[in-house]
Amino acid sequence: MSSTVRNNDELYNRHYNILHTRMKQFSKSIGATSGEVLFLGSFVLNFMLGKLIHVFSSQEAVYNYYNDKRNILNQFFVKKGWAWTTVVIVVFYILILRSKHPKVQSQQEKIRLLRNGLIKYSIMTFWWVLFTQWCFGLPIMDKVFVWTGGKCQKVAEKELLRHFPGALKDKFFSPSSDGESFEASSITSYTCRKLKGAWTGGHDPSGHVFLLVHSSLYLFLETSQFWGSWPSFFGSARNLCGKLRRVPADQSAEPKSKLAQVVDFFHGTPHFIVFLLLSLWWFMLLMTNIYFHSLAEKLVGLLFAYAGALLVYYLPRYLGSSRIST
Ligand SMILES: CCCCC/C=C\C/C=C\C/C=C\C/C=C\CCCC(=O)SCCNC(=O)CCNC(=O)[C@H](O)C(C)(C)COP(=O)(O)O
Ligand SMILES: Nc1ncnc2c1ncn2[C@@H]1O[C@H](COP(=O)(O)O)[C@@H](OP(=O)(O)O)[C@H]1O
Repeated sequence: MSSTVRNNDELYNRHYNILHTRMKQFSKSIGATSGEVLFLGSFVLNFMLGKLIHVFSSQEAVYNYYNDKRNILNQFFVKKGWAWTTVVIVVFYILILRSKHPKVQSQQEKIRLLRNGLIKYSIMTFWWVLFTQWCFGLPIMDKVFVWTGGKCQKVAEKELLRHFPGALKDKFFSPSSDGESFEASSITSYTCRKLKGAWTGGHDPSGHVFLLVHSSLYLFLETSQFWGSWPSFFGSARNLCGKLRRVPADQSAEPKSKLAQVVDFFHGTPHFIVFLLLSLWWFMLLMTNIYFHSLAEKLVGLLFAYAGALLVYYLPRYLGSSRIST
């Protein structure tokens, strides 16, 4: 080996060790594993990547199918994002309980797992509700918007009368200064959209960033306790592809149907379904980061999403509580 290559190797190893040690120190100081730090950091990376693509790509690359709000991934998946996250976590738990995982063998362990899972799911759902749906009135994201001067403007009288008949109209709306439309500062962004109004004038935290990061953190932190390793994960996936392509040698024997093989695969690799949804969420987050909202509005969505995970997963670790940690 030449001395230049050896020197490069040594330099590489030294830098790798420094990085590794720093990472471990940082993880330890915040009570997270290295994998968790990487996962949490991946959303900041997504954020920066989105900005770089927005700034450096051509117009055709930036404005395409995915910046259309009506695209199927947005309407069918993200807009029902918490429902999909719920379905995936329920399927994951069913698969784990049926897979005889070493961590859940006895009846007691199963009950404990379900009880802790339900508590964490309820708190995470409540946090999602507070931020995006309802928080003793407007949800937090709409409260922030109104508190910073935002309003639902340019609502046509025709639309208003269709949705707010009689006295309700006067309770929530007042005529705009242009005299041609109405405005309100105590209705939700959802209602404003239904009235075809303009949601403008305030700081509007991104609900998409919040939902996608919140759901991803929940799925990751909830399922990582059962994670094996990347080689076994990819090994199982390769194995399934091989089996699906192979023609059985003994044609007379009853072959296992392809569907049965896929079902077997999901039983043996319950993380696969989580992996699929996490990949979709990461991709959709990148689309949001490229096309929508200001940097500050996306940052606020991100911080509120981190706050939920900190409260449910890291605070108990920090306090040394074993009540809801598994
Ligand atoms: C042991 C652990 C178990 C955990 C599960 C426990 C109980 C679940 C019980 C039964 C589940 C059985 C089946 C699951 C099927 C459905 C239940 C889903 C429950 C829901 O989540 S209903 C709500 C669905 N709604 C959404 O997901 C809406 C998401 N969208 C938004 O929040 C917003 O549109 C937005 C933030 C993305 C964007 O805001 P706007 O820009 O549109 O204003
Ligand atoms: N990844 C994505 N793909 C398509 N549309 C997106 C998107 N991220 C955000 N949007 C759209 O951008 C708007 C602002 O999103 P949010 O405030 O939730 O971050 C929303 O429009 P609509 O409210 O008109 O549906 C939403 O549908």
